[in-house]
Amino acid sequence: MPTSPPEPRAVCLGESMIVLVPDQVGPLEDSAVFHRSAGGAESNVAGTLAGLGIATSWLSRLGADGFGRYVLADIAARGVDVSGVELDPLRPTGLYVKERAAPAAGSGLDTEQAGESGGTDSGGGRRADGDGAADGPDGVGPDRDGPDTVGPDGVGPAADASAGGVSTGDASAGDGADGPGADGRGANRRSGAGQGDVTRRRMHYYRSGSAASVMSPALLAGGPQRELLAAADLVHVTGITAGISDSAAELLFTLLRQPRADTLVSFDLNWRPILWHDRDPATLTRLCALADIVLLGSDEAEAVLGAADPARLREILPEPRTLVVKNDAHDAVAVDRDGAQTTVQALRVDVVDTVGAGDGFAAGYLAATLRGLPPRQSLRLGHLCAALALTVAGDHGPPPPPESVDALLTCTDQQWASIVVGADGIRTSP
Ligand SMILES: Nc1ncnc2c1ncn2[C@@H]1O[C@H](COP(=O)(O)OP(=O)(O)O)[C@@H](O)[C@H]1O
Ligand SMILES: O=C(O)C(=O)C[C@H](O)[C@H](O)COP(=O)(O)O
Repeated sequence: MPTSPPEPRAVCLGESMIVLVPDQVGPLEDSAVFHRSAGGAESNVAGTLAGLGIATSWLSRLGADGFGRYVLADIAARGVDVSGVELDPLRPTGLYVKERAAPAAGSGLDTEQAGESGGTDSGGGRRADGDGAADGPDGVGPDRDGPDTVGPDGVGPAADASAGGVSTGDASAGDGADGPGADGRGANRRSGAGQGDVTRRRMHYYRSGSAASVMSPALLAGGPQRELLAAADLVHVTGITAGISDSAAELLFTLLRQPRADTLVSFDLNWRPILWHDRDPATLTRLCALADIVLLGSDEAEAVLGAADPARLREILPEPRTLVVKNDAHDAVAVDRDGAQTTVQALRVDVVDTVGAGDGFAAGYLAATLRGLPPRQSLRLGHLCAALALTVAGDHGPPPPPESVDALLTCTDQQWASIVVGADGIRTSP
């Protein structure tokens, strides 16, 4: 009897936080009721990989507090194995708050990420607007000082893992009037179909001193973690981990330098400027060079690597097997070692919230790659999962309907271009 090949296994490693979203649009000081959820780049990827049927574990640290237990349960409920997560009795679970502002009148754009600058540790480089002191709650977590302030240039203080306090990196969605910022993302980056009325979100982060910020190479030596990593076909990490503390950066270097036979290592640049203002972003370039698959936006590539063009990026990063560059027009370009490029345009989407789109893309692309699908189909599954993440207010979307996936990955380019993804499902429109 023929045996089928073993199912691929993935491990994602990085910090996840509690997310608080006010139930109304307006400044935080007027917001009395918040809804909680769980968010974090790597666990977003883990959950979507699991939803796509890939056996996935998430490795991290959380506070042994109510928020930590909630985050753990939420990620486990998505089908992710959490046996490699450590609970810290002393340090809290990190958190971030999504402040909701009214849509920019007449912009016709998703302005959530418009006008980004340096000084953010938020998803996708949302702008730090310098009001962190006013917005942060006092005393987050046990024995916490109040949040650190974010300076007038929008660059907050160090996210210092050794500090007792939980700092806030205040990272705004911007209002479109801010213009392109230091990370080079343009104001119309998110323009696309059906995006006229997107609520803007400003992100406030309280994560330094968190349980995850003290991640170090020791995490890799733990029994469960060692076994999970040894069995993995894919290990996924991001630049956020390198920015949260020196010990977490050391963990990434240790992990990515370990000899690996068939295990793929993917690295999503996830440039969060506020985490880097007193660190050398060259660290990120060195980590990219150690990965097999590097996922990056052209704007963040420009900010960190000094180039946005896929061919030029290939010259700067000759080592990885594949670079996947997502550009401002929402195309994704996979570049192999020989410089051969495959480009796939994004789907049209009724965007609700942009946070988590990059993670959705990463999960879809990586799941397809793990299953041995060709680059064009892998990029399509990336776009599909990104589109689904864009249609929900939370940081991760529903898994794609399994019965439609094959058809979506193999349809003609013309059919692909006619697909629209909304909260009500996937439809075609001429
Ligand atoms: N406006 C949009 N319309 C359609 N797809 C989009 C749009 N914005 C983002 N996407 C999808 O999300 C993917 C990731 O976008 P990216 O800007 O890299 O996200 P992030 O900033 O969250 O990392 C894109 O490759 C695309 O598939
Ligand atoms: O900023 C962080 O540290 C987080 O992990 C919070 C968010 O869940 C991700 O940032 C979403 O990332 P994108 O998919 O790039 O929008």
